[in-house]
Amino acid sequence: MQRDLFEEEHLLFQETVREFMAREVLPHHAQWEKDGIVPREVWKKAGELGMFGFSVPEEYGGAGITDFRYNAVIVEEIIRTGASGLGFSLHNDVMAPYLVDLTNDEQKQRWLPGFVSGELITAIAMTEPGAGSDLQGIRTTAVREGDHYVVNGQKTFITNGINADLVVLVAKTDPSAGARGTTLLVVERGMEGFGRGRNLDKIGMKAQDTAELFFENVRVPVANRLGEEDGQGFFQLMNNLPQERMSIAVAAVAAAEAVLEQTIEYCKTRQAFGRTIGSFQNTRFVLAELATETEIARHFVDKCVVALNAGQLSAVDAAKAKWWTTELQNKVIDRCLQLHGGYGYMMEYPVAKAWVDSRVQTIYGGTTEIMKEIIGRSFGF
Ligand SMILES: Cc1cc2nc3c(=O)[nH]c(=O)nc-3n(C[C@H](O)[C@H](O)[C@H](O)COP(=O)(O)OP(=O)(O)OC[C@H]3O[C@@H](n4cnc5c(N)ncnc54)[C@H](O)[C@@H]3O)c2cc1C
Repeated sequence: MQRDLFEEEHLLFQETVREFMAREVLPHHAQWEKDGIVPREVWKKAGELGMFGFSVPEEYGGAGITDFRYNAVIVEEIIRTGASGLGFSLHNDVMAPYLVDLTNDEQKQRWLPGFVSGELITAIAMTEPGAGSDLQGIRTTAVREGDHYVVNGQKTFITNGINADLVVLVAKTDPSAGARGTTLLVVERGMEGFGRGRNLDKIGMKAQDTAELFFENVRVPVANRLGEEDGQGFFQLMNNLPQERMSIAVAAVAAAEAVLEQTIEYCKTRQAFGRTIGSFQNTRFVLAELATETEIARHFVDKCVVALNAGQLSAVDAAKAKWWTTELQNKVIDRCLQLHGGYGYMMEYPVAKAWVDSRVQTIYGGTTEIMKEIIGRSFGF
């Protein structure tokens, strides 16, 4: 079926991103997987092509366009090629709203030009060793001392954790006030007491730096606080989660489509019992089911992207899109791996890499179970 989400300018941009991936990323990605990290120069090259910060106002170097379809183009082109090391979607889809919507003019001046050029790489540090789904249970504290906060605590599983220059840190400024005592602070590379732990050894997304972060008496200027210390930090986080979830859902559908396409080609050529495996009814039925479900997912996700652009995407619909598409992605890729037989278990086949890379999709950005909680609560029980 015809897809009508993108207009001509998005398709032109898609070409640019495709060329960038072919030229600057794909020839090197296997090496980056061995290194466990993507070099910073790639970020700068992407920045030169205008791949970061569409919503950043023009006076700070951005395009001044609030249109998530550009973000979707980047997410889709990256995932289709299996280049799971690029933490661009975290920077563009998750971080931009914090740095554009919650900053004052002085902060915009300091951070946004580097954000757009790719010279300042960003991360968000919510999760701690003892608190992930239950974000209200975080223990990192920020105690006000004059014009600074003194930050102590530990974060884990932080995407772009090694490369990041700016980390939006979720901390408790008033531990007795529950969700209302949460504040967002920007911690910068080089601040005394800010340390990085291990670049974590994951089962997939090997080229992406996912790290532990440590904060020991880090003195963060009050000038680095996002918004006021008015207990809104937790709600600012919640406001931005639907866009993060759409980014994950967009990736999920694109990954399922790409692997399906590859698998259909594989089934046309692989022979067993003197026939192509695509000639078995089981193969055709499995592929028919997966293609149907993926197309249904595509329609729902595109509809949610339109709603997001119009400022009308509810947290509940974002949660529906996130859990359903990511569970589907895992199912599609798992079934496609099966159709590859033993070759599907070999890392040289894209389906094998897609299988390990996709597993986390139902976990980060809020687990499937938490998404169902959000949806379930909307019934008013
Ligand atoms: C590769 C990767 C990248 C990540 N990037 C980031 C990042 O950039 N920044 C960041 O802050 N975090 C990041 N995370 C952390 C991620 O968001 C958390 O792992 C996730 O939210 C789950 O939290 P948890 O790991 O503490 O699991 P837990 O919260 O301990 O959950 C364990 C299990 O219990 C279930 N569970 C928990 N509560 C309930 C409930 N109320 N009802 C039913 N079931 C429940 C969960 O669904 C899950 O199945 C990343 C994680 C990974 C793996």
